[in-house]
Amino acid sequence: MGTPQRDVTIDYATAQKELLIEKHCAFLTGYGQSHSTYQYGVTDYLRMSGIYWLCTCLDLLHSLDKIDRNYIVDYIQKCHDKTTGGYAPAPNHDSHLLYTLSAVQILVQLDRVDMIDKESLCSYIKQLQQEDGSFFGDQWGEIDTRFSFCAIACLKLIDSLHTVDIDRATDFIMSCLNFDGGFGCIPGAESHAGQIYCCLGFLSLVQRLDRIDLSTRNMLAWWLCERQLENSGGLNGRPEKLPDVCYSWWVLASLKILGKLQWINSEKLSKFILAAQDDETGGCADRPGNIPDPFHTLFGVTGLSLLKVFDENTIKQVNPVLCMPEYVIQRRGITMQLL
Ligand SMILES: CN(C(=O)[C@H](Cc1cnc[nH]1)NC(=O)OCc1ccccc1)[C@@H](Cc1ccccc1)C(=O)N[C@@H](Cc1ccc(O)cc1)C(=O)NO
Ligand SMILES: [Zn+2]
Repeated sequence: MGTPQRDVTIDYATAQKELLIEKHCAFLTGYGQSHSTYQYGVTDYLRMSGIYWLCTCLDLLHSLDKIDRNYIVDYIQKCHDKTTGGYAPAPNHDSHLLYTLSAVQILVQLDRVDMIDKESLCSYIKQLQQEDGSFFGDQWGEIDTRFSFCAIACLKLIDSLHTVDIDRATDFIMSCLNFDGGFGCIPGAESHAGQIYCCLGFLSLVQRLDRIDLSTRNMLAWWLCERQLENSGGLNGRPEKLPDVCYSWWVLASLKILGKLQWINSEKLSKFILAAQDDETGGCADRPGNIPDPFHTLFGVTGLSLLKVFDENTIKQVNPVLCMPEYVIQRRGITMQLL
């Protein structure tokens, strides 16, 4: 008997089965307006990411016309830290790689790459790289494979990969591959679906997925498929964790990069995602019955996009590595490696 699986029981007879597109669009466009509400204030520290989740999700649902592009571009400019060249999550906050990537993702999606000061952005990212090839998230010095992914994704979006030492950066990522079948945030850390996504996404963008040998690829894919739970059909991020809609993205996108998406039971997973929708307010929660938020709404929609359970006129195709609409990646002529 393996480790006990914790799961949620869902009454699929009464669960939501339709994709509530109009309600999700209202939820997302409305979320930004409620400046006064408490949750708007506490999420100041990740507001730039919130705008990226909102824009990407609306675009995938054919509703990008519902946002005020000039307001967003103006907000991004206010978050640009001219002294570092990076972007902060909100005005007067410190710049950080996480929000710099979100800002660049939004500007590329809105086709406003002209707003990006490439030279200062490249120098910001370059000075965050360490001797061992890893990247700091900001000047305070936290190291994590998340930041390697953010750095390379930013540079790829502005066609400036040559800015950093790719060989050392790749060696660091490979040093985070561990023996329980996955990647950790730093050498020796335990596996986590989000970390696996960052490492596979990194290798895909630098076109070095062949650094992972065949048996390791199968071990990774097997570990990822083990994330699907028997009863709910949902995916968790680590063994013994509850299923969570956002892992539909981190796990599925990783399997798509490995060319093993078909190993997941997509019918059971799509039912789990649709059941997590809130049919009153719109939006998706992390699991059925919980409060929806823009983060889980995006990753529910991107999960459904990868599963191809709806046609492209309903949900646009999403790029599994950069988590942006595929048409935006094509427009920029960005290429990456998929197995
Ligand atoms: C900071 N963050 C997270 O840590 C979420 C929290 C969570 C959501 N559901 C379960 N836990 N976790 C998360 O994004 O995990 C995916 C991941 C982990 C490690 C590496 C890469 C991806 C979420 C925000 C959030 C906080 C709390 C509740 C919902 C959303 C987040 O900003 N994720 C970032 C990626 C990230 C992930 C982890 C971080 O410590 C920081 C950033 C993102 O997707 N940007 O586009
Ligand atoms: Zn989640």
